[in-house]
Amino acid sequence: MNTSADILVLNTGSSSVKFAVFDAQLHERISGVAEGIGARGSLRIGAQTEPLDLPDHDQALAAVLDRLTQQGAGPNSLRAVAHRVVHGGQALTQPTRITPPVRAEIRACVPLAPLHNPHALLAMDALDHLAPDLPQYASFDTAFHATAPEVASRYALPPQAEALGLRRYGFHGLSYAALCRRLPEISAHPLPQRLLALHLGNGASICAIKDGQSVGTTMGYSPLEGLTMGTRVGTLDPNATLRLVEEIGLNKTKALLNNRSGLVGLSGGLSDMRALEQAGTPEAQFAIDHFCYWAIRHGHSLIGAMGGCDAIAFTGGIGENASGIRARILDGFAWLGCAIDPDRNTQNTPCLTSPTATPTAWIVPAEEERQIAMDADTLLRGAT
Ligand SMILES: Nc1ncnc2c1ncn2[C@@H]1O[C@H](COP(=O)(O)OP(=O)(O)O)[C@@H](O)[C@H]1O
Ligand SMILES: CC(=O)OP(=O)(O)O
Ligand SMILES: [Mg+2]
Repeated sequence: MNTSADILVLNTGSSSVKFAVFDAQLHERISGVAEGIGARGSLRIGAQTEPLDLPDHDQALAAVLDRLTQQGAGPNSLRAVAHRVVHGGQALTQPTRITPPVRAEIRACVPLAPLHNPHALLAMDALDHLAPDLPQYASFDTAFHATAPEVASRYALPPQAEALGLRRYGFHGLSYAALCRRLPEISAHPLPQRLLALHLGNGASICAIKDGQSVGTTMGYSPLEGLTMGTRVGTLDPNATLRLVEEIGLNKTKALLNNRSGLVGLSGGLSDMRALEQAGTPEAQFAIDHFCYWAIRHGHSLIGAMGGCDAIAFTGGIGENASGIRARILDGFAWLGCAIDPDRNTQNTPCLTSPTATPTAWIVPAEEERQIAMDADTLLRGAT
């Protein structure tokens, strides 16, 4: 009989599989990431990184499970596996055990999150095959935004389009939920009433969080809308999309907007912020300018939705590490009184301003995996 208390969390992204194993007390035992899927990638587990050919998600997941098995955390020695699912649609707004109807709903949302949901389903199938009795759970990126007001969630479309599910769902909700949990611990103060949270990674979004709840966010029907991203276009006039479909067809338009736009499109091939900062070409500089400019513009729109701003928080790979990008974005909010402390910023200290400034600014490490483990643990406790 399997008596393990470990929960494996899989955060299957567009080009990476992040993973972590938590014990019964939810201490993180193992963590790592397989990244660069689709090319010559790498697999990091703990402090060790190995270069590895990762042609697709199937092989990336197989490599992850193989290394976990070597460390005594393979599929047959777990209490449960819990997945990040980016799109849960209107039906899936709470963490849940994965049953056949839940899986069907996640599958129905594939067209809405084509870079994410298919890979999460693939991981569920693989785990089912390897360990059929292992309970599987899902937490949804869309769930945090389910409380946003109707005026923020609806597009100005007639009812028949709304009936197709064309709504603003919003994403990165697991990251925002974790941020709401962590910021009071980091700042030693209650969660600010009006918080502008910026999740800046390969995918990027901003969320207006009022009294701990999402009241608006930049991503919409799919994770394509809003900010300029690593490979995604962000907000685009729908007539421009229609023109592209006429010119190059549906499939090429999808690939163009999801995989070949944003930073990679503007810079002539670089989606990674570190690489862009090092490139020093005018195209790379323009891509960075575009990223910061639109973060500032969208951020102000969300401050409008909250009626002001008490604090700004950065999370995600860029938000946590790229001090130059943070400085440029915060400069756009200087007129509000947000005075960045340059030394604190370059040292990546949690508080980026004086702690008594208004608004304050913070770095909060993204804890999507822990959030997912906590959700699964709560469901497991309820089940026993
Ligand atoms: N030290 C750094 N300076 C600048 N950018 C960084 C740094 N570390 C990570 N990044 C950037 O963070 C982004 C990846 O963020 P991450 O949150 O891991 O993405 P995702 O989860 O969407 O794959 C990349 O653009 C990467 O270059
Ligand atoms: C929803 C989304 O864009 O996720 P990621 O940033 O992991 O690509
Ligand atoms: Mg991410």
